[in-house]
Amino acid sequence: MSALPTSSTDHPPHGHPENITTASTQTTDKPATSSHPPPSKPDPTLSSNASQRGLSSTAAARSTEFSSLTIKLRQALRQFPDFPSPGILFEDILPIFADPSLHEALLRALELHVTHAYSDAQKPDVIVGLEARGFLFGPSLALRLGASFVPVRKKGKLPGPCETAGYQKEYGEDFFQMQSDGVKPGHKVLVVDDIIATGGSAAAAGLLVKKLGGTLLGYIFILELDFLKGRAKLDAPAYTLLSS
Ligand SMILES: O=P(O)(O)OC[C@H]1O[C@H](OP(=O)(O)OP(=O)(O)O)[C@H](O)[C@@H]1O
Ligand SMILES: Nc1ncnc2[nH]cnc12
Repeated sequence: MSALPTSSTDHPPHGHPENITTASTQTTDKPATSSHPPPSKPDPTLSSNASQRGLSSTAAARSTEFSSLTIKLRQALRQFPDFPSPGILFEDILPIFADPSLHEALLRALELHVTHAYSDAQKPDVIVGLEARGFLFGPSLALRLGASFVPVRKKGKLPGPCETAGYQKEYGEDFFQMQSDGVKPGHKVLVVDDIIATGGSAAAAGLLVKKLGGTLLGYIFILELDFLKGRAKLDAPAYTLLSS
């Protein structure tokens, strides 16, 4: 995947993270599908000099629009020291959703990224969002992309047969679940969340998608805490909209 002017990076496939454990309420596990190569098209939203590199005026306009959206979004972020526990600098994305113009900017920027980075053949069938902050924009993004939205929820919230994965995150540990019929075998899936810190949450979500037989195209985050190197836990390409 070519990079946007942020911290988008691709990864070679990795094995399952050691701190992820899974359990199933079903009797059979589907084999995990391997991760997929990054989208092949160059990203016109990246660009120090889009027109000089021979990109079309449409691509240059997309690049300009994208840069302007991300600058605006970055300015809206807030930090809270020592929340939810001492030593944690909490990154608060909620101001984006408090302002309709920022909310629109977020969805437009994500839409620009996905529609450019994934060709029609690679287009996601399903957006999987992580509870709770992945629910703030996952469904709207799915609607814009003509994709389904499927939630990953904390354990005990979803009815019916579920797959379960335990994980550790920056400030605690938990269990995620997905309904067993939430993703159909072969469906192309993008996992979205507000932030990647240690990567435990995202890795557990990716594992669930693969247990259901989904093809994990990659991950999209608004923010990334680079110093925690969470993306090393992921076995599909990860893209971050705003640098931390
Ligand atoms: O990369 P990690 O170390 O796993 O941390 C990232 C996760 O932590 C936060 O969720 P949290 O579990 O606090 O839940 P919330 O969205 O329900 O507040 C955040 O929304 C991510 O999902
Ligand atoms: N530092 C942080 N700020 C906001 N959400 C988080 N989730 C995990 N770490 C976080």
